[in-house]
Amino acid sequence: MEAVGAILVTHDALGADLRQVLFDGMPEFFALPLDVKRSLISGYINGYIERSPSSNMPAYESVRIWETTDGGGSRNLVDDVVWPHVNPKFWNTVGTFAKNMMDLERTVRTMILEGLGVQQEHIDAQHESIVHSVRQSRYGTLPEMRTTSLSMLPHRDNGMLNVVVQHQVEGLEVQTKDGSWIMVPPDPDTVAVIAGEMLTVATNGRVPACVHRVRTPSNRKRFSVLLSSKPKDGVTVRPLDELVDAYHPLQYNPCNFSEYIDFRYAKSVVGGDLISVDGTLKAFCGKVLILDM
Ligand SMILES: O=C(O)CCC(=O)C(=O)O
Ligand SMILES: [Fe+2]
Repeated sequence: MEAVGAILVTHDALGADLRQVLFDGMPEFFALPLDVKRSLISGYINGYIERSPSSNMPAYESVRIWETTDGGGSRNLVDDVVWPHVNPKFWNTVGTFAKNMMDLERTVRTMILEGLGVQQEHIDAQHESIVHSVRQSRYGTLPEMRTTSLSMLPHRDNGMLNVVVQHQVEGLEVQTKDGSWIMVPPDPDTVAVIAGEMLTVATNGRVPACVHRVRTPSNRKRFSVLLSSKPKDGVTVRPLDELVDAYHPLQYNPCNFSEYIDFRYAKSVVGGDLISVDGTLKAFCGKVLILDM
């Protein structure tokens, strides 16, 4: 985690049956008419990103679902109004997936912070300040992608952690310190855990936000599901006390997450989501270190 900001976790939280229902249901969701999917931008579900031919992710579409992580209150809305013929097993599966992955996310984040020497009460306080969401993505194929196979450009995630589940088709790659790329295999019992920029702030730079991208050399259609943890609206993230001392001077000023998101979006928007620019976080809340000469 401290080297590249990512780890591969072998875990049975997503059993074979759950995985099958989850990934069987996704093509059906993305096959819905565009106006239906667009309607998911408002209301209880937010965050449908449609395919945007002029962007640099022309074959990517995605939907973020919040309510599965706080009790599933709007599933009726989806079943009755938006997606009446859906296999009901699907939404239950998304709910179970969210719960299992939230537990896993919390365990991994706790282990990272404990490993760095953060006290339990500060870890508990961080849990209280976090929200989770599920993002389902579809990566289509286009003839021109045969040459690059790059379906999501290198970027850093903005939140705390992203738990990424791939299914059968490869794609996720993480960058090492020397700039080379490691392919994360889509093995059934594994999930990739990717650190985002708010974890970098909280750990005073000890955990770097992982630079990653999606590249599918086999040029097959690909689906993935992410469980994301982010600070709640209005929360200000600051380096944890235990991680600031004479050897580790303060690297970041307090960072209001919502203001940081506005800052990032204002700089660069691609297909409704931001491709992080190197240095964006430092520009927003990085501390200028004054060296004694
Ligand atoms: O689909 C994946 O494997 C990763 C997607 C990703 O990095 C993102 O949505 O931020
Ligand atoms: Fe990402």
